Amino acid sequence: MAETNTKRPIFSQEETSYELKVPYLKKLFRFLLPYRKWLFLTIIFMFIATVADLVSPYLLKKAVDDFIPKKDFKGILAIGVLLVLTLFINKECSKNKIKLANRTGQMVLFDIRKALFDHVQSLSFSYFDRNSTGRIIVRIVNDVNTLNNLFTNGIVNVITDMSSLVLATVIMFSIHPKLAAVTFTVVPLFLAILFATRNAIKKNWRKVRRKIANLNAYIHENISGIRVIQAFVRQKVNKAIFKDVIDDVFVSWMKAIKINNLFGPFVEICSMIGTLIIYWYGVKLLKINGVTVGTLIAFVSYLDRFWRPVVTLSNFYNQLLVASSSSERIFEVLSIEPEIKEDENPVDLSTFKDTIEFKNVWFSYKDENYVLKDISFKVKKGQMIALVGATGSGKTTIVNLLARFYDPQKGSILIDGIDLRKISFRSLRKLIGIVQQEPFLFSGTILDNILYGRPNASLDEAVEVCKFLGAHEFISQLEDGYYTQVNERGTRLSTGQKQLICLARLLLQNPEILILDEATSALDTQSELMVQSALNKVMKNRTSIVIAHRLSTIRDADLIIVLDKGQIVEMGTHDSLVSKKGVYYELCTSQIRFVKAG
Ligand SMILES: Nc1ncnc2c1ncn2[C@@H]1O[C@H](COP(=O)(O)OP(=O)(O)OP(=O)(O)O)[C@@H](O)[C@H]1O
Repeated sequence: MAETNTKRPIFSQEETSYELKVPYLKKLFRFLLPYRKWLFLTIIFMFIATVADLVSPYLLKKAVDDFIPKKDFKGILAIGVLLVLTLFINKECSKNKIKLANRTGQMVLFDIRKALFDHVQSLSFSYFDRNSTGRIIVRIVNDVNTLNNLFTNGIVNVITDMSSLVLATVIMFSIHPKLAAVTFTVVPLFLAILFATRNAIKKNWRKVRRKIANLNAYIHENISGIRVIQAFVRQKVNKAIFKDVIDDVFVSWMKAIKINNLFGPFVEICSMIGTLIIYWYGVKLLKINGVTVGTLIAFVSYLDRFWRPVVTLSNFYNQLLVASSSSERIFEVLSIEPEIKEDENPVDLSTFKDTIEFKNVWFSYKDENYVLKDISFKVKKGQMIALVGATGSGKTTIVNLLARFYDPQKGSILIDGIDLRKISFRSLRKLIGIVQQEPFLFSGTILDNILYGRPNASLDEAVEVCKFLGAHEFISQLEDGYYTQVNERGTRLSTGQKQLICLARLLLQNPEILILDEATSALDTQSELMVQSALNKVMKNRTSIVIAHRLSTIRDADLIIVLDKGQIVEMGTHDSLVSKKGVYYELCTSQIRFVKAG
């Protein structure tokens, strides 16, 4: 958790482990399998580039030891040509290696992101109840992005560096084992310091990532809650908090960089000591034990090719740590099974013929805290049923169960005698249409939104539906009519207008059963009248289950179900319930009192 700050509100933070988790990395690398041919080709290019790079010091040695003393110009020229050729091969192969590695890396990221998105789309509502939008977006965008470095250059570079390091060592030992052994006496010192500093480096980068996670969470919260923030005039306070949060990132970043940057010079010092040893010991051995000036020059070059990769190799460990924690979170999502599953042999229900029945239904969102207790009722085809009750009494939960967003723990819900769990998702979604309290429009044109459930329908059909609902007039008055762009929240339109577009979308799909979840409660009186009149048209000749905040709209319902703390306490028509003078009567009178007082 982040350090507590008295000024700072608590905002969602993620605990992340930064241990190297090999099983997750293994799973991650499995995404590389489809691209093994490309990877293989990349490694071939890399290998040729490395060998070409390692040949040049040897050529120099040959020139210095053999051709220059003998003034063999032909030999010198041949070496020159070979040097140019190795340089050319090295550059060309490196270029292709980078191109292929980037392509492979991007394809892998594409696959991971696609797998995540597809999986998240298939998850049940309970997953979205437990996880905030921000958290889910971070999985699909940020966690996958952090793998970018590893897949586009990390893996290939590490193979390049390892082979350069190993080959340089082998060549040095094969040219002059004694000189090589003395040169590498500095390696144990390097390893000792590497292990001593590794934990400090790791700890500091872990801190940076935690601070960045906090920053992401705070930005997300501020953008999602912008309306509340502005309503409470919190901008100034939030700006100050934000400054603290970015300060934290800045300070922790600078500290981590400072420690990290010590590593480079330290490797240089080791490399320099190695070079000094070559000169000191090599000059001593000059002309004896086969050490020549050319050998010394080649040794210095090979030593450089040994130390250069060391820095990138140590960074690779950091990359692996980050990838390991990201992959842990990615696979955690991928391993979640959707709670609502389609039956293996689902029944296709093409039409709704007779009844919807709730039979002794018990439901809890979590553990044994039942929010619906022993709910039983029947809805006949063509009827309008209303659910009423105090806030939290379980009205929305009932319609969520009917739409099969959740499954009940006990009891069953039947449509024409068939258990909801047996009905295919496709036919159920076709049969039932839902109008939510908060209308939701996708980015695109108004027409795209209307055709959302039936993309093959024509503009004429959309216009006909809109005319029927009374939405055509305002749509055609917009700058681009049906082709007007709306964004995700449809901010260019009023809530009532958005609700009408959602109704048009629903009507085009022509569901037989309608669920209206307080569809007019977010509207002002004028818009409410407009939407209510459209709703009445949509409800005609359909079976509907209505949750209404204004009881006057459900007076004509065939059955009113009154809920209290998850139980049905009364059931009947408006008149019968009013004459009973029970809970419903109380609700009606309190609303009348409220309206009069208003
Ligand atoms: N996703 C959820 N996870 C956990 N508990 C939930 C969830 N949704 C609702 N609840 C709880 O279930 C109970 C019933 O909620 P529900 O939304 O069905 O009531 P409601 O009658 O529709 O209320 P309102 O009129 O305020 O919309 C409440 O106690 C609520 O806190």
